[in-house]
Amino acid sequence: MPRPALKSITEEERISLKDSFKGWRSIPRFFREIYQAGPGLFAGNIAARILKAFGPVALLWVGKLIIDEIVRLLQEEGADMGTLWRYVAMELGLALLTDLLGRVVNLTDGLLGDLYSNASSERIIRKAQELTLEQLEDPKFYDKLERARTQTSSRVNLMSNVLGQAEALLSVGSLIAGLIFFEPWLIVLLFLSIVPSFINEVRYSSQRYSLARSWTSERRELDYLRYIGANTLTAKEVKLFGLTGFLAARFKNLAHRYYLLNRRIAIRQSLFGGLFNLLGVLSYYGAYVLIIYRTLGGLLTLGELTFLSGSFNRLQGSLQGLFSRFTRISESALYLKDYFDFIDLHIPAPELEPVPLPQRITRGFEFRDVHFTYPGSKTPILKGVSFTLRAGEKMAFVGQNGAGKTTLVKLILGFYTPTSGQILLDGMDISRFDPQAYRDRFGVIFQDFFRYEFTLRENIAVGNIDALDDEGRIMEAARKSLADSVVREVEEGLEQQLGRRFYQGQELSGGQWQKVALARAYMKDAEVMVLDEPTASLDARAEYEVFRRFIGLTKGRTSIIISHRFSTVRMADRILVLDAGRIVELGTHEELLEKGGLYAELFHLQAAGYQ
Ligand SMILES: Nc1ncnc2c1ncn2[C@@H]1O[C@H](COP(=O)(O)OP(=O)(O)OP(=O)(O)O)[C@@H](O)[C@H]1O
Repeated sequence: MPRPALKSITEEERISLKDSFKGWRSIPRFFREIYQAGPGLFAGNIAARILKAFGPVALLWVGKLIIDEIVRLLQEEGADMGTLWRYVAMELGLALLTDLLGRVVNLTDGLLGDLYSNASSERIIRKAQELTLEQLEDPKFYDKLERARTQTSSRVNLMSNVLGQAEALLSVGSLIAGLIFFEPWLIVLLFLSIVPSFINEVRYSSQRYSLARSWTSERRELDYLRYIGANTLTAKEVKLFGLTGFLAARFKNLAHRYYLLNRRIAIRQSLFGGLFNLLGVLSYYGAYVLIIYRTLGGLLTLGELTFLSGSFNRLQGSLQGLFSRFTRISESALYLKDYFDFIDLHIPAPELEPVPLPQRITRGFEFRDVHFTYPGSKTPILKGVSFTLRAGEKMAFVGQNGAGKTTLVKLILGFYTPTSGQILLDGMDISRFDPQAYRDRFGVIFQDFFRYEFTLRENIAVGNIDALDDEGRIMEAARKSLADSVVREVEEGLEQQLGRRFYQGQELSGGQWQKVALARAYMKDAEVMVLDEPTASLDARAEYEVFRRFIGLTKGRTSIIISHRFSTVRMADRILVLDAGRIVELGTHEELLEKGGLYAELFHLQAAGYQ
């Protein structure tokens, strides 16, 4: 699909100057979170910063005392030098203390940053888990998640910036007090030199944020291209199909367009920034001349001259730092708002109190005229599905690719709610049960199960993570799914790291992975078993064995099998044949063959293939 020539920030996405201050509202909550991450470190950091803030003015003041004392000594021959050395010792002490405090601040900043970044990343993982699949698949939610996730390091910088800002404010306050005491006019000059460049900074930083925000999904695409372009999982296909050029060009195109937009803002910011800075330099020299005149007129001592020019110079630097930090904070605080927006995302709570699940399933599941369209899509996938899956029954779902078999399973598991119609368990709408308690009753393996690059033990235990240390149960599940052979085949047994991403990891074959994933379904003593194409990668003997065991092990348990292999399907008590979202046949293998409909046709087609 051709892209628009150059996507700039739309009016709706543009963040105004006023908006850019909005992020500041999140700062108090941010600090509560940091405090919770490390109360002791936080208190230590604040205390060190408060002390350190008075360092510059104290040093300048002692400098003034030293110079005035030297002048006095030069004028009064033979005077006692004790005071001078006391001042020098004081300055040395102050310099050492300031250095020490600086180190304490850096150390506690770093440690607090680590703790906070860990805590906020964990919060994001937990929140993402609370979201429904519908929300996670919605690109808008996904963008929010992305912004919250990718800005972790910026939040850590924000922390030290805000703390540094508070310190700088104190420091600036103390320097200003000194200036006001001797020469109030200097303050006016000072602000004149700083304010224009401050406004410039705020303006451009909010523009940069707007741009980054309006490009969230493009940046997601860039990340994705980076991922498939350099990844062991995709390397085979990328090499085989010679995709490198295609991927690199696509990446370059998109990245370059972002670069151009960003460059435009950066150049303007730098141009205007330079101009306003010039104002600052001129005003410094204006102030310098003023102080020199006052000193020559005998209104100020030499010590006061160095104190004032030193204070002015320092203040200018500090104020500039204060203002530019202010814009940096405003910018990061807007990202912070994204993070809190994500953490506060509304998770639709059930309207009614959940009802308790039945102790044991007695009647089974019933679909009543279920229609379903995926959120954000217009194509109906299920079109009036009605059937009953009796308690203890083994049912197979059969149908061509895209017929809606997996969708049926996702609805039974409550991942999505039907667009219309009802799904009942023992006569109660499944939406009335607590979702987690309800799903705990299921042992499921999906066709697109995930290959966790964890140890073999963990890969099986994810089916019931509370039993991670229960070796007996894990091995039992492995035996049931034939994964015990995999445990024997790998060097480290259950402790073998799987996949190639981590050190000493071992990759498994497709069939081995499938056996491991299948073991997850056996980790619980689940009342309902759902196997969605659990044998697609298995060899014929393994497949036969998996099913023979499955049938034996699930005697009396309700189960659903999705498979394209009729040798498997025929073992089910009843077979549901789905065609383009409608049930076209439902019955036993023999009944359906006799009927001579779609099932019989597909069965004979496959049987012919084996002859
Ligand atoms: N998350 C989703 N969002 C939108 N559409 C989806 C989603 N998942 C599946 N679909 C669409 O729903 C239809 C049915 O998919 P489903 O996975 O249920 O088919 P299936 O019968 O299990 O197919 P297969 O035999 O290929 O596994 C397909 O057309 C698919 O494109």
